[in-house]
Amino acid sequence: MAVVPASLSGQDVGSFAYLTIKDRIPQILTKVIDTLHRHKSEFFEKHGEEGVEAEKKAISLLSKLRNELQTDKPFIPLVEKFVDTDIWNQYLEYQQSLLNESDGKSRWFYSPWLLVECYMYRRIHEAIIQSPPIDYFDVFKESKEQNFYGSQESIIALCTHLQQLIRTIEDLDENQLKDEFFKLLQVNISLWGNKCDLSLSGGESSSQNTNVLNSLEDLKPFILLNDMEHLWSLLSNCKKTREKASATRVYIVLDNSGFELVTDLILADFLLSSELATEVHFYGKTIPWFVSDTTIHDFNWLIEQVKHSNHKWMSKCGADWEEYIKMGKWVYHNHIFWTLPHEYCAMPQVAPDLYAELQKAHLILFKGDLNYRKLTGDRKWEFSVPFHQALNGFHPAPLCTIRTLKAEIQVGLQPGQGEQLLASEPSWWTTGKYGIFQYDGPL
Ligand SMILES: O=P(O)(O)OC[C@H]1O[C@](O)(CO)[C@@H](O)[C@@H]1O
Ligand SMILES: [Mn+2]
Repeated sequence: MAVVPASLSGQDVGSFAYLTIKDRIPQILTKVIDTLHRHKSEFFEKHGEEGVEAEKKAISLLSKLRNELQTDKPFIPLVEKFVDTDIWNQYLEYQQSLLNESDGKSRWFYSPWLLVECYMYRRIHEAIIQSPPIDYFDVFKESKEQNFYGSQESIIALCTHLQQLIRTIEDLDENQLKDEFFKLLQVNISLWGNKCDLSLSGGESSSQNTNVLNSLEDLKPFILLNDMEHLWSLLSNCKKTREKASATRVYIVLDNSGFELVTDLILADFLLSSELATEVHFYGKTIPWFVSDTTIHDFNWLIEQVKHSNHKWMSKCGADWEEYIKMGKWVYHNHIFWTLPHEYCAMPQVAPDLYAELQKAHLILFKGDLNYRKLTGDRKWEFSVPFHQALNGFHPAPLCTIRTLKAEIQVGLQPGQGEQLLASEPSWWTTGKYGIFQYDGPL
């Protein structure tokens, strides 16, 4: 096995990982408890006393969790039977065995940061599924919906832009089509779309209210790595060489719901309308995750909302999107692997079926910061290590990560570039100010 650097961890006092575990995660847990409190009467109306009892139970489990975190207690195994319980517990044991070799402290501040955060969201889910009849409740649903409602102006602007574009798309020459592709990619880049990560803002609203299309030029200097040209060559080549009945499949590993998901769907629509792709496959999360991540409910809910908008072009988008789903041109997939704590290089062993599915893609787009952390194992790589190397054997198909930097990890930079940024702006890689399109695959 290749030698890989150590994991980011809360052991490094003052690091972003440390601050997240110390401040942000407890804050998120408090918000979750508060959300349950606020829904008490709703639970009563729906389920009577039983609903209120369930709410109390969930709250006590979550309070216990917050206490374990704040007093840095050892991780405990999951108890409630769910599809991934055994895999989780095996992984916790494995991490414990690694730590035993060093100082034996398998706790919140000593374990890999990626594990700590994933564990917390998985335990939130456990508290909910242990509390029937409210075991269906998504504690983050409200904030995801607010993000969508708060971004209406931008959504209308994007839908209008897309519908006008589709109307003239056949008259565009190669260069114009490429420009449009780049424009929508940039809208989609985490820089704008991904500002909707509600786990960074502690669940506070971070909706988009301006026409993002107007600010693209101003934001260009903040794209540190820009492999958009490779994406264009790859897809335009597929389009040119594609036989009549054959397919070009683009997979999007989704991140946040709300405005960011709209930008993903706009891009996915453009890919079909421009014939750069013939199928788009979406991968979401099976359980509520990192506050704002997309589940199948969010995906369906959002398309329904777009379809029922009073705005002509917005509702046209919604109707088209529903049609794509009916026709099988858009396919949504669930897989439990996306909410496991494993780095993606473990996918061939842990989820070989998923890896085999991904191998069928012509291009995979990984959205957001958490996907980047899992692609690179959330490790302390040197800035100039090639992306291919940091992927550590994870090469199912050509892939591109679209992300704003919100964690102390970045590879594939020019020698000295990362160090220079660090010297002039110590928090350059955690504020979401910079973004990347980083490609790995044949050139
Ligand atoms: O929604 P994204 O872009 O995947 O971000 C997830 C966020 O959660 C974190 O993991 C920290 O809580 C950050 O790395 C990042 O800000
Ligand atoms: Mn997210």
